[in-house]
Amino acid sequence: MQLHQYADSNELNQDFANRLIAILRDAIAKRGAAYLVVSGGRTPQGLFLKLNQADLDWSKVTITLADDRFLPDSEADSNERLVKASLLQQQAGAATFISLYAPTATAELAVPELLQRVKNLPTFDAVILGMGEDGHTASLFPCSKEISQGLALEAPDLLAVNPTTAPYQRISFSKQRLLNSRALFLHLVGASKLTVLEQAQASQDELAMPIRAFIHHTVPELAVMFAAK
Ligand SMILES: O=C1O[C@H](COP(=O)(O)O)[C@@H](O)[C@H](O)[C@H]1O
Repeated sequence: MQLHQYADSNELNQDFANRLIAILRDAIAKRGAAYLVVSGGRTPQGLFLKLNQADLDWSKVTITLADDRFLPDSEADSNERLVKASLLQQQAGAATFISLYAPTATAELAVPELLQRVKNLPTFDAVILGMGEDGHTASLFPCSKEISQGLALEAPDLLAVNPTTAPYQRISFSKQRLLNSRALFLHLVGASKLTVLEQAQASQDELAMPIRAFIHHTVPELAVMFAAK
């Protein structure tokens, strides 16, 4: 794991956006298309607002989420809503977005359709993860009964997750599918997140803190993009 520390989130987001654009541009030049996986929650909005202005052939970029709350995008806590409002705007409005939501009665019932949507995606070019105070990343929650499946080597690409310490059913990419990326980032803002990261680094137990699966991964190595404020 490499830790990149910045004076504040504005500086962090500008450098992070530059790095991501370079990765996407390189992917388009080499393969004619680029694949970006982003996270939701509170952390990424400032990054999205910088990314959406970048001069890039966004029509060749496919974006999806590492996870989403099982909510329609009319709901305030939908990660898809955040992406549509903050990332898929301006220049980046030309990107293709793959939603992790389908209007079924439960998240479990949505999984077959969502698996179809993502089954032909190649190795991702960049995955941006977030992290909760409990060490969850994407929606791989340590409290959930699905955590062993989400971390398994033979896991499906996507799974439904029922956290017991956080609201909403979730849809999450599995650990193995998220690791299938040319670049891996962890986006952290706030001193308390650094404390959680240090706690995660101190041990190997992925079931207790799923972020460990990514911190201890070596190829690609996780780049932690951190600012205390
Ligand atoms: O529930 C979620 O939490 C994590 C962390 O969110 P943050 O608000 O602490 O930044 C996020 O990465 C994930 O996408 C989201 O569904």
